[in-house]
Amino acid sequence: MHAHEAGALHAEAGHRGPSWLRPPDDVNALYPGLWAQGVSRGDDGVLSIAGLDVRSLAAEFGTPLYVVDEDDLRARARAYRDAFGAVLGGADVYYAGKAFLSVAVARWIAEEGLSLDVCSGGELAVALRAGFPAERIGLHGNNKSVAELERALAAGVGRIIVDSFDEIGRLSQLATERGVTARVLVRTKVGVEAHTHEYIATAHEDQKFGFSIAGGEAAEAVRQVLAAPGVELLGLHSHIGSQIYDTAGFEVAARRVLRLQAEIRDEHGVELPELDLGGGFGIAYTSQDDPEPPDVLAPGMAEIVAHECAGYGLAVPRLSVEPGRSIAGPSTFTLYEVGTVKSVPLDGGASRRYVAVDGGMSDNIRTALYDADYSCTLASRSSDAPAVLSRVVGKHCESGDIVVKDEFLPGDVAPGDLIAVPGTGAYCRSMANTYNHVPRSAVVAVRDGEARLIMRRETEDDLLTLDVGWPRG
Ligand SMILES: Cc1ncc(COP(=O)(O)O)c(C=O)c1O
Ligand SMILES: N[C@@H](CCCC[NH3+])C(=O)O
Repeated sequence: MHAHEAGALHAEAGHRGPSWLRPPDDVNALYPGLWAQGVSRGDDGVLSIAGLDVRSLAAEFGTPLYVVDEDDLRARARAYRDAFGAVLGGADVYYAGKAFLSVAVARWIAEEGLSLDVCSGGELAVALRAGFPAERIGLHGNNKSVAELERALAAGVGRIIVDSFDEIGRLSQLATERGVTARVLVRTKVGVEAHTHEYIATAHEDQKFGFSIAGGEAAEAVRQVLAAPGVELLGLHSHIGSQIYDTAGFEVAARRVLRLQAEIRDEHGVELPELDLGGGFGIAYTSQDDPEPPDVLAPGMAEIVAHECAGYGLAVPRLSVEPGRSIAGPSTFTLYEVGTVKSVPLDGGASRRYVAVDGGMSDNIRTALYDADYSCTLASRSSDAPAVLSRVVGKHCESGDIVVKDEFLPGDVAPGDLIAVPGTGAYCRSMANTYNHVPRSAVVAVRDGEARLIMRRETEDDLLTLDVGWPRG
């Protein structure tokens, strides 16, 4: 595990890494905040999940393999539902399916009593295939197609979060043609610089999502929705970004959105009944991360909302939030097999150990895309060998194909060993790709000593089916 200590000097001669990275006391120990509840290392040194040995999982399902602890994911979903359900007379939790959605996951989320946020026709199709109650689905997207809007209206989704003037007109027309009323939220842009990677921040002015509050577009969108036939305005929406630890951003967002809510009341004489403050709650990827649990987040957000509403003399709207990563992320680890190990000489006599595994940026693009940090452990055995600073890389034809930038692994890690990377339940399978024609990995759900395949491994035949060849003559 990582043992990052601010200010501590890198202790091992001959290896290079950030100065705060020092060898752990026990390279086999599992840092508890990073792993799903059912994961442990047995007396034989082997990692197991809900009673199943990772070697048997690898033998049965192959690697790379996403291994979901079903009880863990369900427990996180329930924790959000209960914590938010207990504030402001009952706030709603929409699981953000973009983090990871499959028919099985949609069923778990429905069974645990949450609602669902989808952001494309494809995600909506998975939800409907799972039999997810349409009235508990919210549809997002900055460029929803006519087909997507039609499908949402036909299914009777509970809310559509409108994101552009074009969409307001389009939706109004489609709903009117069908003789239905679309219930909408207006996605606002609150002008917050959230403390996260630029590519996953969504509330600063210069990005594509939402209507600016400061620029007056949000107020204009509300005017248009209130005036348009076939649409009913439920409330305002704000999502400031993803992987955020600092609750200050949510506070600023709530203040700005509720100020707009008060202005809407003053201008139109309506008090909007709902308010969605989005998702974005951060999770731990390394031992340095210290996220807030939902039973701290929920009362904190409720207090801000109640305080602002009191200040404006507004009735408290029904609050909703949209966590994705913080429900799915920690429930899953990815299991890889080591294929090659290389020691690469660096300047000044130092070296870096490259441990190459059988996946990479096709199953987890977050390191390459956001410079994300991950950690990992040797999973198929424990080891007494001294810890060596290592870089876990994939098999793709790209030098940025890094899975874990810096981690201490036992010095005897060798081909055939299994490595597990925790925190890969969100934005890994859902962002998987087939670069280099590497088929996408399977997802297996483990519960009570039983493993069930919930998404099968893609095959080369699957990939070749899409290739229609070169028709002659
Ligand atoms: C509108 C919206 N809601 C919810 C989420 C989920 O975010 P997270 O997975 O960080 O909780 C996202 C993704 O960033 C989003 O764009
Ligand atoms: N895909 C991003 C977060 C989601 C952004 C969606 N608005 C990540 O992996 O962190």
